[in-house]
Amino acid sequence: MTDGATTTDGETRQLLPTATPRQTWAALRAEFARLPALSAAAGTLLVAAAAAGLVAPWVLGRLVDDVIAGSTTTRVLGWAGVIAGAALLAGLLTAAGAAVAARLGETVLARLRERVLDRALHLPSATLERAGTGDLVARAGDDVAVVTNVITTSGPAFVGALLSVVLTAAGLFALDWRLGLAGLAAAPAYALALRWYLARSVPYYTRERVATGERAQAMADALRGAPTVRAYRTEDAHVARIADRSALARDLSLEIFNLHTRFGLRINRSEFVGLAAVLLAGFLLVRDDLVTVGAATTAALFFHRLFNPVGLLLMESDSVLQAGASLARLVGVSALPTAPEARHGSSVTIGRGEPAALEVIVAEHRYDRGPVVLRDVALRLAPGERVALVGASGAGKSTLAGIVAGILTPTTGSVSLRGVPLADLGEHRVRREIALISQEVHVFAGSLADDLRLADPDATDADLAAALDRVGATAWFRTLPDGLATDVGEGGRRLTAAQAQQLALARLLLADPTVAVLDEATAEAGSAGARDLDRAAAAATAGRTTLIVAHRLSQAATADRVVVMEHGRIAEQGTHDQLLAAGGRYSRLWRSWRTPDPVLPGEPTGPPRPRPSPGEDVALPAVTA
Ligand SMILES: Nc1ncnc2c1ncn2[C@@H]1O[C@H](COP(=O)(O)OP(=O)(O)OP(=O)(O)O)[C@@H](O)[C@H]1O
Repeated sequence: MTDGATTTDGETRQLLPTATPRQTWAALRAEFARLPALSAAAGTLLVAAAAAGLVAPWVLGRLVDDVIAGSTTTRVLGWAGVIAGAALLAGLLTAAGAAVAARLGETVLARLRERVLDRALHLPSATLERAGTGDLVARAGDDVAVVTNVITTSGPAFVGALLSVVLTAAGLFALDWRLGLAGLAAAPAYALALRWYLARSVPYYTRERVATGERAQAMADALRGAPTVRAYRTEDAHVARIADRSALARDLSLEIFNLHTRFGLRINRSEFVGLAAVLLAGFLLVRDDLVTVGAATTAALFFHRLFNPVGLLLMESDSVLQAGASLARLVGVSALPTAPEARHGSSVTIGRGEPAALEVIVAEHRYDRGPVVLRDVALRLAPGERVALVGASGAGKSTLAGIVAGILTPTTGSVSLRGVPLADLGEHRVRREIALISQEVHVFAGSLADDLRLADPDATDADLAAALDRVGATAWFRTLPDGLATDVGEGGRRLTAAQAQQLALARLLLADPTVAVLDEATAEAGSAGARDLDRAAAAATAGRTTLIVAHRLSQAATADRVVVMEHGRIAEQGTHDQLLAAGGRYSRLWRSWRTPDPVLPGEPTGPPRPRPSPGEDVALPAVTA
């Protein structure tokens, strides 16, 4: 039950699962069953509203028969009163039914949304890594929006219309089965009209969504980059681009309007076919004395009553189908199992504060069905040892760091902490014991204190301040207007990349993991910021078994051991001094990084200066600013 998506390079990636129609229905039924009173109330009101709508045509038929039989004015007025009463009742029941159904739908959707979010946040890291966050964000955002839209706008009316059609068709057959069959003559015409419409509407809507998305993107681009737009005087070009995208979106909207009109004509044609068939059948049946004129009148009115609900069902069919598809994607995530817990984790103690050995053996690792990116890697980090990973961009450093952190599972191989495979520790314990600081640090919207307490909810304000001080954040954090209560992240104070990195290191201190994996590449090598961050990282990882992806070689020079990676393998390893003395890859990397002033780290002779090395086949690792 997984679906695939074709990436730009033509490769098919396994995304998150999508539920089958049967599973989707089962999940919906289970949700409705959890709200028995609301479900029963919505069902009863909607059925009663549809049934009340049948009263007027039926009474009109009786009226016709009574008039033919020479009825009194009082009787006719009595029937008129019944019609008025039934219409009022139908209106009230419809309004109440729609309100209760919308409430039911909203409640079910809210529960589903919560479960999707819960499952998404508890997904095993490997699944999340494989699926990518884009798919999850699309499901939690776009899919929820599509379903919400249908549930709050057309959903109750759609269900009401469906019930009306079923009850009216039953009423038609109850009058006389031949009248019922005559009404069914319209069905093929309706089916053809619907097929015609769906074949065209879905591609149109897809194109419209793309076009409106591009228009929004063009506007957002221009507004976000307003200073640059002005600096280069490209206002006209941007306005022209937005106008171009708007024109495309407008043309598509007009075409969709046109499509609806043409669909409406086809629906009218089907209505004509059905009504003509019912009238003809009624005429023949009355002529042969098989039904009364009143019954034939009721049949024609019943069929006429179908126009609106059938039209609504057909017109809304595409959005309901789309909502069904979105619902299946939501149910797919909500039905995912949570992260596997320890198999025999209880026998493993979490020795917080106690350095532990970590061993990784990767015979082979590849992403999905891609090429091998790691091969024959065997690495043991001794308790408390600080190991730096060095190598050219694409050598496999981040992949190995992800495997060590338990975010990625090696295709063939294993990772164990204190001799216990990570798989046996369980996701939750792995996360408590091994912390990863990746290249993209996320600052959550909220107060600085909340952001830090993600790592340790029980930390006091003094603990938080101490952690920030230890990673060298004192200078900026002490000047914040509201101190730890200052809002940061989206909508709050924006932190620089280096400050966000310090925040991540402070979180690491508070989380107090046994093993720290650092894959940060924030500051430009040689800058004062880089030295501050190196010091902060050293403080945060002191006493922990640490693997650090050394985007700046100053990080490697202070490590206990340096491991040089090349094309997915370990090319050489040793201490900084040993590797320099060996004169291999590391020493060439180091020389090219330090040239023209190869001063050893720690010496107060100025910051190391990175320098491109023409002719050298060892590229410096990429630095993300
Ligand atoms: N999520 C992914 N899906 C597919 N291939 C990937 C993925 N992440 C990395 N790779 C590939 O794996 C190989 C190793 O990449 P990795 O990021 O581990 O190298 P790196 O040494 O950390 O490079 P950098 O210093 O640029 O971050 C590269 O060929 C890369 O294209």
